[in-house]
Amino acid sequence: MHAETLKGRLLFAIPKKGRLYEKCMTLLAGADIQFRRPNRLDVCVALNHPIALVFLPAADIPSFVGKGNVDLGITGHDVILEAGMENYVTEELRLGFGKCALQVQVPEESSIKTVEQLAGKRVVTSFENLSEKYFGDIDARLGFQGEGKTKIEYVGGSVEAACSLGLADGIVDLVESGETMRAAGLHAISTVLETEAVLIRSTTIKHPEHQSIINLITKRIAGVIAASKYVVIEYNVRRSGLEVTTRITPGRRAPTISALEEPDWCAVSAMVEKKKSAQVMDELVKAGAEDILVFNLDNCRV
Ligand SMILES: Nc1ncnc2c1ncn2[C@@H]1O[C@H](COP(=O)(O)OP(=O)(O)OP(=O)(O)O)[C@@H](O)[C@H]1O
Ligand SMILES: O=P(O)(O)OC[C@H]1O[C@H](OP(=O)(O)OP(=O)(O)O)[C@H](O)[C@@H]1O
Repeated sequence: MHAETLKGRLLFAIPKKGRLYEKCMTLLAGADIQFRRPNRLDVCVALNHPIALVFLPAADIPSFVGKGNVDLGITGHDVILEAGMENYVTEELRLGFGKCALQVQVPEESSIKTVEQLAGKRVVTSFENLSEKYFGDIDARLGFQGEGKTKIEYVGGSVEAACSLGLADGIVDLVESGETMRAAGLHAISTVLETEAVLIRSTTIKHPEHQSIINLITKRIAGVIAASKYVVIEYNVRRSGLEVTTRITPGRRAPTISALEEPDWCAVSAMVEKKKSAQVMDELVKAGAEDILVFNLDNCRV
């Protein structure tokens, strides 16, 4: 790709593979950022916006954005902290996926039950900096110095194998369902941090001319995220029951209430958090609502 082709375009970094990739593709489609990525190329231009997409390892995205080499990016909150880029990037939006926790883990049969007992021993991780800081604080609290300090060793992957290979007394790694951890015979003894995917931009504005497209993309992505979190509930209810049911479905601003041909009845429509929709339906039935319908949202601006 010629530098000339990228001139004037906002550069938007997307994880090139791994856990965040598929969800990012869905987000880009929802935000109507169209592109064709030629086989194996890591940079491609959007067809309908002055944007170029840059496909990078998730862990490299914080420093690319923080240093202003790309303007916008999607990556994990965890790797921003690991890269020490929290003061150089602004987290515009939490994206609601890529949720997991960075946890300290030890073999289930180990006599080590607390991080204080693990301190001073060998810890293997891909999150070297966060682990150094975490155990650095514990070492300092326990007065461990020099050779007595926790020994943190970096590995690029398959961290959970380190204990069974005899390389470590404990590990620091990401846990979502806990399946990987349990399969390796490990259990968590503490949480270093909770993380999820975030949309980030450079804190220092290098290209002021990109602000309006950054704002547009941020609003579009926020709309897609909100749409995935909400459903629309519609139902009919007697006017006498309206006060109770609108308390159950207050909507984001206010419910929409329409008259029906039957004078006693009205129709109500309101946005409801998806995870609460079954409970809301139960409560509506109890309050006398009928013909309750739930609709998924493709997209929205709220
Ligand atoms: N099990 C998980 N569940 C949810 N989110 C995760 C999980 N594992 C990682 N993540 C998030 O995704 C980010 C990228 O992790 P991932 O393991 O996909 O990276 P990768 O090393 O680039 O990909 P790969 O594992 O294919 O080499 C992490 O920094 C974290 O924010
Ligand atoms: O709690 P779980 O749901 O099992 O998820 C945790 C696993 O997911 C991540 O790795 P991933 O599978 O992305 O592969 P990687 O080891 O190649 O990074 C992470 O490093 C853990 O190993």
